[in-house]
Amino acid sequence: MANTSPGQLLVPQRRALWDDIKGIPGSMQLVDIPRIRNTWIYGYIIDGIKYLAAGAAVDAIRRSFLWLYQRVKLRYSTSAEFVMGDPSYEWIVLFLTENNVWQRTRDFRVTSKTSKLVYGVSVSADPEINGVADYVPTYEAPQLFRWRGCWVEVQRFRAQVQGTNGQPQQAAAIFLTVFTRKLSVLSELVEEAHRGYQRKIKPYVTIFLADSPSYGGSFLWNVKRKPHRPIESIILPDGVLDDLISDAKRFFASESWYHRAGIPHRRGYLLYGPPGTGKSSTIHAVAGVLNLEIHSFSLSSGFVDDGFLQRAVATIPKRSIVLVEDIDCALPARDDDDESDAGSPARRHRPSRRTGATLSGLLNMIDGIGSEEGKLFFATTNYVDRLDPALMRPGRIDRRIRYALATRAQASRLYERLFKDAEVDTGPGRRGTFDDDGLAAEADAPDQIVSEPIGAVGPPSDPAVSTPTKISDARLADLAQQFAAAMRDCEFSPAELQGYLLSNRERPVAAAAEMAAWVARQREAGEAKEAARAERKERVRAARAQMEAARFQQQYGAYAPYPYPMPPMGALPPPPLEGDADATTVPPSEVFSAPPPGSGADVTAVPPSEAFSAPPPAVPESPPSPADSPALVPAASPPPLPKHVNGINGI
Ligand SMILES: Nc1ncnc2c1ncn2[C@@H]1O[C@H](COP(=O)(O)OP(=O)(O)OP(=O)(O)O)[C@@H](O)[C@H]1O
Repeated sequence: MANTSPGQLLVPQRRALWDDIKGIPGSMQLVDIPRIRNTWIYGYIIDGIKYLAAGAAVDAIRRSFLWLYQRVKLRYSTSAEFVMGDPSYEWIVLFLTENNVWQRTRDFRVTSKTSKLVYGVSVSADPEINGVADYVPTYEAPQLFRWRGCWVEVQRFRAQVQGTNGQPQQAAAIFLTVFTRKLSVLSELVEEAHRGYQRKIKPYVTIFLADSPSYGGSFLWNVKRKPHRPIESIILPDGVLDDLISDAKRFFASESWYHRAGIPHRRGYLLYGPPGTGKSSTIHAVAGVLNLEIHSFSLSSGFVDDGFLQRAVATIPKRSIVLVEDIDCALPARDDDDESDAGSPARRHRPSRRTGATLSGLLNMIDGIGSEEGKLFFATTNYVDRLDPALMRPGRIDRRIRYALATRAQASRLYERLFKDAEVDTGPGRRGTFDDDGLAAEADAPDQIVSEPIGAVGPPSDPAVSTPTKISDARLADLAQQFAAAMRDCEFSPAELQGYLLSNRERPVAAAAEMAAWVARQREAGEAKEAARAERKERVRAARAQMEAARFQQQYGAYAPYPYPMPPMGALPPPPLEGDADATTVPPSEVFSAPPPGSGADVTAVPPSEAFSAPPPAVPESPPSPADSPALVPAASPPPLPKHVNGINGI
């Protein structure tokens, strides 16, 4: 390296620039600064210094601005984050929609999935075109709008986070900044958003379903809206619903009493009974009447565990319904004839081990519900006898409501409800032949019953042939009676009856007339199912008894007192199954090689290994049929179990 002295600069020789790049020594030379003023390199150096200075200045200004902005923002703004899955996210999205904030955006993602209620961006005046797809604002573009004299900045974020099941989850959040020194503006905005949301969703019941894994510190609720269910559409014995609603109203009205008494402001209801009897429908109707949101847990989801329940319950706001459907899911499965009803509708209600939640986790969750005041806790089950007493104690469950299969009176009301606006065909030239009770006309024209096209789906094509007339009340009541008389009390669930009536929803007269045939078919199918079920159950029982006997004899010897009815000689071990070539069967002579009872030999003194020298009999892979081991089959098959335990609805 050459020594430089003041006033000199080391520069590459112009001629040897290429050599310098290649590292050829000797290509640099010392030049006096005054001399290089006129050289080509001088311009580069000066320009470089200028650019450097300009860049540094710009960066300093940017940093100062940011610094200032942060300070101003801190002092003159308040901000809040709303995370998808939290109820407040719904409020704020609707608020922004109603304030037309998204209308100003120019970046959209087009989707046909998102509900229009959420963004409500219309890009066309034609409502039909608008309905085709929804225009979801892109996430990152911030929007500025004015609200009550303040500037508000809104920005959406999209985040990918890891769910509790280890799978990545898409989550969105809205970040709101209100530029004002008054803290109250933000809370006023949130309150207004909430009020607007309540107004907007009044005709709907909002259901938050905890059927997705939570992420981070937030909780992911799946939000659904259902139109209110009219309370009169639930057909239960008189007084049941009114009593439930007035009880819930009384509960909300007595908040201060609960506080004074030091009791958590929570009320628990257990709705139990066979499937399809109206338990869930009741809760939806009550939520509509009391204007409450439902937060529902699905215990059978694989990712649900105690921690999940705790996190979920912590996010539920005041004045809501907490619903745990099929609460028996959290209890340990019974080790009885679980498989005996495979394929039956009740099977889906069987307690399973699929949930990671434990009973104690569930109890903690229920107790946690009271930590935020004003919540109704509803639990439903088809297996009330399996519930733990700890779950049922007052304070957790305050009232129990029993649901049962439909009585004839309920069936008749169900019919009337479904067909009250129906039209019946009076046929050509028969207009007006129905008198007020409508009976005479039908007696005159039985053929009309068969060919009735009912105008529920639109007017008939040929008025000369078909003359639909709105069904009279008397006629409706008569048909309803006919419909209900075809069945027994508590034979079918309202859901089953509703299914039948819906399949005939355009044929009210035929629905009543053909009910008897439908009932006969149902009974036949039910009996066949019961017989198959009883047979399956008996086969399982026989196989178990056989295995038990084999195991017992292997362990204690052939002549140990056997606690079960002994199978006759030769019945054990079971015959090899068809196709089971490897099954090792032991001849009876080898199995029973010990001395006969009464011969003086001490059975207990014989070690099991000696008493039973032959290998254990093969355990059948599938239970043998009763015909294979007649000694294990009772003389007569047990009578089929009643399909449902009949009961009287009521509290
Ligand atoms: N008592 C009833 N009155 C009117 N409709 C009913 C009644 N019970 C059941 N239904 C109808 O049957 C269907 C199923 O009812 P719902 O889901 O409320 O029954 P559930 O008892 O909750 O059944 P599950 O135990 O299987 O959850 C609904 O469409 C509902 O309209």
